[in-house]
Amino acid sequence: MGDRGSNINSIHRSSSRPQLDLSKAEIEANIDEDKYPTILLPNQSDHLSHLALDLGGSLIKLVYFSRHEDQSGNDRRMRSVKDRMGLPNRNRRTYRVLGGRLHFLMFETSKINECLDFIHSKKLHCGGWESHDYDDVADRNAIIKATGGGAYKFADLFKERLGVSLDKEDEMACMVAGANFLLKAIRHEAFTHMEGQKEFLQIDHNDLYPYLLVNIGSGVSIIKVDGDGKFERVSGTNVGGGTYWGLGRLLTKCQSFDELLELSQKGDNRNIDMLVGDIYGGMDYSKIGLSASTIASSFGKATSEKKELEDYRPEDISLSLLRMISYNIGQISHLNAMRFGLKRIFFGGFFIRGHAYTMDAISFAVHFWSKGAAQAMFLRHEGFLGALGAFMSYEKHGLDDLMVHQLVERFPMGAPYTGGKIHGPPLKDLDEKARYCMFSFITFESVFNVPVQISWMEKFLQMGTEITAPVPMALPRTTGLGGFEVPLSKGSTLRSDASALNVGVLHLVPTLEVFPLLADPKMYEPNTIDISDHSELEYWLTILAEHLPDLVDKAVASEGGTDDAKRRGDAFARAFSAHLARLMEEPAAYGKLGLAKLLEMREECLREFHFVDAYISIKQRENEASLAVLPDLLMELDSLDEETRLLTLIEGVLAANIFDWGSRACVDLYHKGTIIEIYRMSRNKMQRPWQVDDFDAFKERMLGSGDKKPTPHRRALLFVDNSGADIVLGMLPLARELLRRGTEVVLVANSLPALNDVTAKELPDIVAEAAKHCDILRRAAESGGLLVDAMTNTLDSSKENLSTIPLMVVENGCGSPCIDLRQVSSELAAAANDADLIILEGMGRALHTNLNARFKCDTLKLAMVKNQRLAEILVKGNIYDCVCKYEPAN
Ligand SMILES: CC(C)(COP(=O)(O)O)[C@@H](O)C(=O)NCCC(=O)O
Ligand SMILES: [Mn+2]
Repeated sequence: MGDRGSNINSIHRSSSRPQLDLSKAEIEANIDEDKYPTILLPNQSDHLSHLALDLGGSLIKLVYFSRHEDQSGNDRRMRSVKDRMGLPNRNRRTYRVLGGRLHFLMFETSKINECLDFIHSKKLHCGGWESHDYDDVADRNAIIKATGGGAYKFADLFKERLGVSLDKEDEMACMVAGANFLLKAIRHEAFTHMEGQKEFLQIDHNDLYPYLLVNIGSGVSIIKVDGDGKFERVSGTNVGGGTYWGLGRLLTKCQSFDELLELSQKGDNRNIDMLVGDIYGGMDYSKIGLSASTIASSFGKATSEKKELEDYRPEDISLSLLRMISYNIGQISHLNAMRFGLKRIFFGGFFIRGHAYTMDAISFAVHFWSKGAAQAMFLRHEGFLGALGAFMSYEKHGLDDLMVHQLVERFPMGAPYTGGKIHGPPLKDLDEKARYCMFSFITFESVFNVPVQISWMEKFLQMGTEITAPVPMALPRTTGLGGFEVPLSKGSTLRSDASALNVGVLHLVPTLEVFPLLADPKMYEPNTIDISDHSELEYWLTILAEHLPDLVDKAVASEGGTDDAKRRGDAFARAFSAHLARLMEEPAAYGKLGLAKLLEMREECLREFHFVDAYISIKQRENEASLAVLPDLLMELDSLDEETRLLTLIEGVLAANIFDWGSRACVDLYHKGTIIEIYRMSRNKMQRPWQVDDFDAFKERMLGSGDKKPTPHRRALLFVDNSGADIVLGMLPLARELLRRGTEVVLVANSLPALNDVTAKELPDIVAEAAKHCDILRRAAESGGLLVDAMTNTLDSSKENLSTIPLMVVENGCGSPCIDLRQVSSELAAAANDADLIILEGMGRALHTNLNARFKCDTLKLAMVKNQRLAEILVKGNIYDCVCKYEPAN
């Protein structure tokens, strides 16, 4: 840690808050860190965080930056790989590593003291220092950027309570800066909302301006935005959110804006609005295109009936008001868009606050008046435009330069249950839970009474009897709910946590890059299955819910089954099932939802409950069993001719992909059958033709046809999947074959654990073990820098015959069973530059994601489909069918 005292001094001298000093900034490529950001700011002091506020009439919006912790590790083998890739190692430097997160929070203005307490507790007013010896009085000159009327109104209060001055920023300029940043930096920030359906849009950054920004606060501002800092308030209306709330309060006696909005959901405006049909005797006025249900006059019925206010339902009044105001705003906005020839209208401001009816009403009006030519668009972070803009007004924050692929939004997955701590209900039957029931496996001997010649596979099966044991019985369990719980965040009161506001924490990860070998990054969609369809979503949410008890058992066991682990396991299960329930109700709660994101959320949630690697022991056991039989397999392979060998290798990859602890069917298999049966079934399934079978084309590219010998690939990227048989008996032998043919091999593995996937950190040890038995692997691993400790007792003695074809390992930048190739590690991006063959393996990487992805080079996608529904949808086949999809470079 740096010298805290000197930082305080520097702040004293600067007479302002500390700012990010980006001078001499360099991107750090650090494989030892987790996926978190890594910009080196050599000139930046250690402790820094920015806070900016939008102090509105009813809500205080707060955006603050927190620094990532420095997690430099020390893996010599990975370093030398980076050297080979031409990536500098900076671990030895003494610079601090800076990365960060942007947090979004809201408080009710009436509860400003809660906001001040929060800022104080996090020490955001003095740079986020959580030091015990920090002297509160020390930073009397600190300044916080603020916008909104409260920047004036509460200036004295901030000075008094926190000793800081509020630096007032123009509200409109902030709003525009916030909107520009969001639209450029966040994928799927904008969405349309029609008849309850959200549709996320990707706005082309190069085609963003000009646009119309309509901010609906108490009043309405209509702003034409032409670029960064280039805008003009072209119109507005005094009929806005304040009108709705003011009139609504008088007419309905509601106590809050949210109560009024809530009320509107149960309303029927026909009781109070005069419709076209009321005037035309129930008929449409079709000549001018007005249907009978069109509102001819808001509140019009109230003029002709002998009713008093009490005779109208408050619900109807609220809805009628809401429609009146929303339609009016929609219409005026549309007219202004027409006036300037603008095609896009974005709506924001506190009036909207994600309220479906409001958005539908505005969308309807824009659609109606533009005859479908224009669409109203909304922003996920619409409540934070001003606060973000104020944040942007700090000099040298560096955010302007961030690109879409460098921002990762994460939702605090423990939020519904944590609030800082894990609150789980008391666990019952702890002892019972700990008592794992062993399943009896049929042993090798009982199947092969008279073992004649033991093949590598039989040996593996024998070793493997221990792979799946101990497996807990399906009953009894105390953790894992296996169903949907009603999320706690539901309710009619104003939610003050960011996750309930449908915005997560923005992680700034400057090292992430778009995978350079994507044929068309703009058209790339990682998810194969579209889960926006309700029944599809329900299916996958149910799958995840049902998998939960087993996952919790594994997670708890991975931490030694301690009481603490059990409590965390229980809390995790509750939190995650609450998220599933929320998604069931509100699929867009966390932005655009895809299967890849869903599977990643589960891993994130586990990590939040401090389960570092739930399948660690299973992975280790499977690795050991597989490594023990690897030499025999290699020998068997070496005895085959080239063509049979290639086929056997591909079969091996596909068959071993069955050891997947994320598939319900596979886990059930491990419970019900013996590993012998499982593996045998898997090998038997290898009869060609596979459901998708491009093997012949791949073989031709590899081996040629007739006398034509093709040039070997220069470098192959092997996106590996699971530990155990999958990597050791499937992908490593395939890698070895490529090496043998003169192709450099880069094993691309996860940065963080996910299910039983092998990680980049684990791979060098596995390769080193495998290399003990194999010359080709050893030389390649040595050449790739994977073997740092000289291996003395290896098989090879012919030093003069050293190969220089390297085998390397790089991390992919993710911690999920799937891979979104728009956000990969810089190491992977660097390795990709010389690659001319990609092999994507496993269901997550080659089916759920990337099945339809096109690449600039030859690509082989290999996976076993371990889900019946997916098999039917994707390959018109059945569970355990295989995919071998080869796509040559164009
Ligand atoms: C999580 C997985 C993508 C992992 O598969 P892998 O990539 O290891 O082949 C897969 O197990 C899966 O889609 N499971 C959920 C579906 C099911 O349980 O049927
Ligand atoms: Mn996997």
